[in-house]
Amino acid sequence: MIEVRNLSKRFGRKLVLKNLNFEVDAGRVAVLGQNGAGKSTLVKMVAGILRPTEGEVKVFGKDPSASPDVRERIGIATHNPMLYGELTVRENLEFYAGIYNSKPKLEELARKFDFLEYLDTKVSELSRGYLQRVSMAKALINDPDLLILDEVTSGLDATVRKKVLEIVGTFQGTLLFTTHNLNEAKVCEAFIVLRDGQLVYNGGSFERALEAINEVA
Ligand SMILES: Nc1ncnc2c1ncn2[C@@H]1O[C@H](COP(=O)(O)OP(=O)(O)OP(=O)(O)O)[C@@H](O)[C@H]1O
Repeated sequence: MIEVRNLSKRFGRKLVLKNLNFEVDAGRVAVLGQNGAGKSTLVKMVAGILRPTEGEVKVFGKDPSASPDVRERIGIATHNPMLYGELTVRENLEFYAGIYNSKPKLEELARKFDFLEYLDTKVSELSRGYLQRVSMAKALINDPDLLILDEVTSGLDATVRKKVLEIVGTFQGTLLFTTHNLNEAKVCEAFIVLRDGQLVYNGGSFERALEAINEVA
């Protein structure tokens, strides 16, 4: 489902991801590591938003950055919601839903994340927490096979946070979930730990993942 081979990413002089190799078949995977470890860069590469400097990423057998059909199967929400400020919430979600979805799905998600009353509000006028809610809805609107949630729970109130964690705990496709809240990560079945751009743990033990995060290089 996700194959990462000899993957490196450089921003200017800085090598941010260093020769990563791993595979994810299915299930819910937490991507963990300290600030600046490379988590967001990695998940953006899996989503096809960033291209590798070296090596390759394949999702559903193809390069996601070059395959619109693969990107249609990926839902991503990040702490920087990628939404059009001048459009309303409804217009944004309709835009992302494209021809694949209908109004009932949009309203179901607006009800789930409790922003029905903001559907006709411009995105630029939303508070941070509501932006996060809409961002979650955007990620889910096309019933993705791969859901990527990058630090989405920070800034959410307890009720919505619980709904997001329910999704993390029950998502049926493949999920990549980055968080600094290790309690939240516990609901995942597998753990990938990055330290300074290197993969230092890939496996199913939460305790081993914790050790890997805290080890000094
Ligand atoms: N577009 C960019 N241009 C230059 N450097 C970048 C860019 N994006 C990320 N970086 C750098 O890459 C490194 C890894 O960043 P990244 O956001 O992937 O880490 P992270 O593990 O998600 O961190 P955090 O937990 O703080 O969100 C950091 O040193 C960051 O400054």
